[in-house]
Amino acid sequence: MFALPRFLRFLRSRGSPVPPRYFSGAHGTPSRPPYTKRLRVLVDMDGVIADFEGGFLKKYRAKYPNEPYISLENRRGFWVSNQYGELRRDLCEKAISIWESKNFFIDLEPLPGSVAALKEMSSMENTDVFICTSPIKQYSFCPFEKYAWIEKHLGWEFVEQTILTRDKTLVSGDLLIDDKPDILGVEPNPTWEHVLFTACHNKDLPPCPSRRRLLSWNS
Ligand SMILES: Cc1cn([C@H]2C[C@H](O)[C@@H](COP(=O)(O)O)O2)c(=O)[nH]c1=O
Ligand SMILES: [Mg+2]
Repeated sequence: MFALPRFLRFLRSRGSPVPPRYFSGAHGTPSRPPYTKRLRVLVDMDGVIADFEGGFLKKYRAKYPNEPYISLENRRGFWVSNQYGELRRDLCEKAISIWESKNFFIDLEPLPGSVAALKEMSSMENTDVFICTSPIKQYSFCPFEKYAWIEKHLGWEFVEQTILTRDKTLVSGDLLIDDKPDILGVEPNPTWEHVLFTACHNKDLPPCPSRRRLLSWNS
């Protein structure tokens, strides 16, 4: 595990320029001499910069005050819907109804330190930061609200840096910071290295020597 100051040093070390080489333009002329290798960091949204779990629990308890719930301390496994379904079968649908509702995604709070960390990373030399997030399939509100959240908390410049995809393996990058332990898709060998962001649902997973963990944006 490593925390933000060490993580930013790690980014800097990965982002150091490689020996200059020339980049060929449309007519065979160098278009960006000298070309420098840039570090591309993909940052997940739910559970990494936006507090999906906290926002879910607050709205679930407000909508279903008499139903059982799972505290953040007792959350296990990536899928909230699965754990609620195991608690009682009909609670799976009730959980899903929360994030399918209008204003769920726009109302999420930023996770502590996330906004400052993204701005700091994107101001670093030779570093490009993209938000890489999966919208839900019920698309009435989620995609719009994700863009609106990014503009509200990070500014219009970050909207340009946003990738909405249901398959992150198809996106190329050097690092993907994501709270989901298994990121699978049609590409068996994604270009990025997955850095697991610690969340309530993955905090008890045993350490995996081949995978780095980021503890939080603040510590
Ligand atoms: C926990 C949980 C999440 N989802 C949805 C909500 C988000 O749109 C994505 C997660 O996106 P990320 O880019 O991987 O953070 O999944 C869901 O449908 N069911 C769940 O239980
Ligand atoms: Mg996530």
